[in-house]
Amino acid sequence: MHPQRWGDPAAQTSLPDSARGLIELAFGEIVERPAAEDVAVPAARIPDEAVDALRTAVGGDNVLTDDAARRLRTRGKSTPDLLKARTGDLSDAPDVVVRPGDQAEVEAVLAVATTHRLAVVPFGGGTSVTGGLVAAREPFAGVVSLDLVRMKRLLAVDDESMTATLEPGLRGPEAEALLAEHGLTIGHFPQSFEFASIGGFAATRSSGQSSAGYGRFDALVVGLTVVTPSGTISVGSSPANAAGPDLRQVFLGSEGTFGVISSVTVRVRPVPQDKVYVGWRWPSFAAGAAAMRTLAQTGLLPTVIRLSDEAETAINLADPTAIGGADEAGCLMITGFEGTPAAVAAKRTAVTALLTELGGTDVGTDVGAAWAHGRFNAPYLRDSLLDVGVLVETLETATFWSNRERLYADVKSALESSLGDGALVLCHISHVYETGCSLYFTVAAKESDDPLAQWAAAKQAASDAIVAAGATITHHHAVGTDHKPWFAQEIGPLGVQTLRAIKDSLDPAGLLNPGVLV
Ligand SMILES: Cc1cc2nc3c(=O)[nH]c(=O)nc-3n(C[C@H](O)[C@H](O)[C@H](O)COP(=O)(O)OP(=O)(O)OC[C@H]3O[C@@H](n4cnc5c(N)ncnc54)[C@H](O)[C@@H]3O)c2cc1C
Repeated sequence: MHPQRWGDPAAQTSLPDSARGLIELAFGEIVERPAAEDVAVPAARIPDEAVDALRTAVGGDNVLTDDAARRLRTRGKSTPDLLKARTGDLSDAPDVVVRPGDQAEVEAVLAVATTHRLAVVPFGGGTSVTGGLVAAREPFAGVVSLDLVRMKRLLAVDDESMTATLEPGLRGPEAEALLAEHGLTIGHFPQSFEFASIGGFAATRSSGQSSAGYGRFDALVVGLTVVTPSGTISVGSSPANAAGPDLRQVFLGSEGTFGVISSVTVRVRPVPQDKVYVGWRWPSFAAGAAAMRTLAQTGLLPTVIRLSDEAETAINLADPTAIGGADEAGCLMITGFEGTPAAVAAKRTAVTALLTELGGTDVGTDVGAAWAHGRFNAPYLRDSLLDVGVLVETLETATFWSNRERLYADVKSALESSLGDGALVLCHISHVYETGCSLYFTVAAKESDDPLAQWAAAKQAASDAIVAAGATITHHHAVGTDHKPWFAQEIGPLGVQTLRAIKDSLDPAGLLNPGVLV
């Protein structure tokens, strides 16, 4: 991963000339904002004897203290993270990077952390967008980035029960490649799929682009092993049970604050033989959303379903009229069908009949294939836009269907008011349930002299609007440090007290991800 940008350094692109013209049209004269080349990593502050003990725990080669290693594990990949990295602010750098090779070594590292009072930040793919990798430094003797990158084994496959047990450091493509050798897939494809890890998916309760067909990641997890400072715990020994509260749910979404997830058992499916993606045009966002609700409530959800509002449709399609008449391009919906040829054909036929009856227009598989082809590319564009002084960031929420219109209007208006004239606020429905859906907003605005403060104000306004509308502060990006104040409002003082009590039991010295979640 590039230390100041998204993704593979070899895949970086500069902004095409055609896009520069559009940007000048939308935001005025282009101001180049190159990232700082020379970046100083603050001196490490950790006692030598603690580093020596970490070397004993995992081997000297797996304790990294060099600037490059520490820089690569500084924060995640939100726009504020990137803005800070671009200006050379590495004040949140960990003091040391430790790479355990198995569960026993994770246990040994936590024992050293307890003895030497070190804060420990579990590090998966480093793609957090909510400040989940920024630990409070005080009152600890040092900050350890616990990079799970060496824990990459497929531990077990049960092809009768259709489950697989994986180590946490496997990146999305690595896990899929190992499972594909058995003809299996998890079916979890978030936009960060190429870099995010199995442990990270579980720790953040991630949701992928095929969630309508395969389910959210937390819904796929049947078991977990978690190493905590108080001991190691395994949960999930049956497909379902009534044995008290479900402890899996305590660890899913715990964002490294209760323990380090050292293995994850997930439900798996056969690799789909057929994949078809189809575009649909709707006269309005409301009409498309109503159709999604009908599909969900009649049990006819495709594997992928997403709907852009009018503004996002116009921006994302080079020629919006390609999906409609010249006067009104409307809103683009993508539907995707994956499975056996027979299952794909049957579902597609039923969905086509229902969407046609509801007023949608099938605009064909080319639009759907174009979406599928570019589904992981947008984050690279964000860096190219930051290079020319355009602030781009996303946020997401979810609510019940009956509250969708209000939430959409309130968050859009909060963002527009905060960012001012000329800002673009785009939205799509990214995940759909029988009872409601998630809304995913993207903003683009000309950067002010202080883009960090500019975004902080917009994010505050949007988050306040989300809470005021009774929606959740996060549908899938998690809480981290960024969402903490609104999360506390969402679950109330007793909710916070309950989570604190669990943390005090599992991590009495508060070493794990201090400052994150609660
Ligand atoms: C461009 C982009 C697109 C994204 N798209 C999506 C999307 O479509 N859907 C979605 O859900 N999210 C998305 N995200 C957010 C992010 O990718 C997810 O939160 C992802 O699950 C994080 O995984 P990771 O391995 O990178 O975790 P990290 O960023 O390394 O860590 C995230 C949090 O989990 C903790 N953690 C990591 N591994 C473990 C472990 N083994 N045990 C305990 N705690 C652990 C960390 O300490 C941290 O608090 C996106 C992010 C970016 C930058």
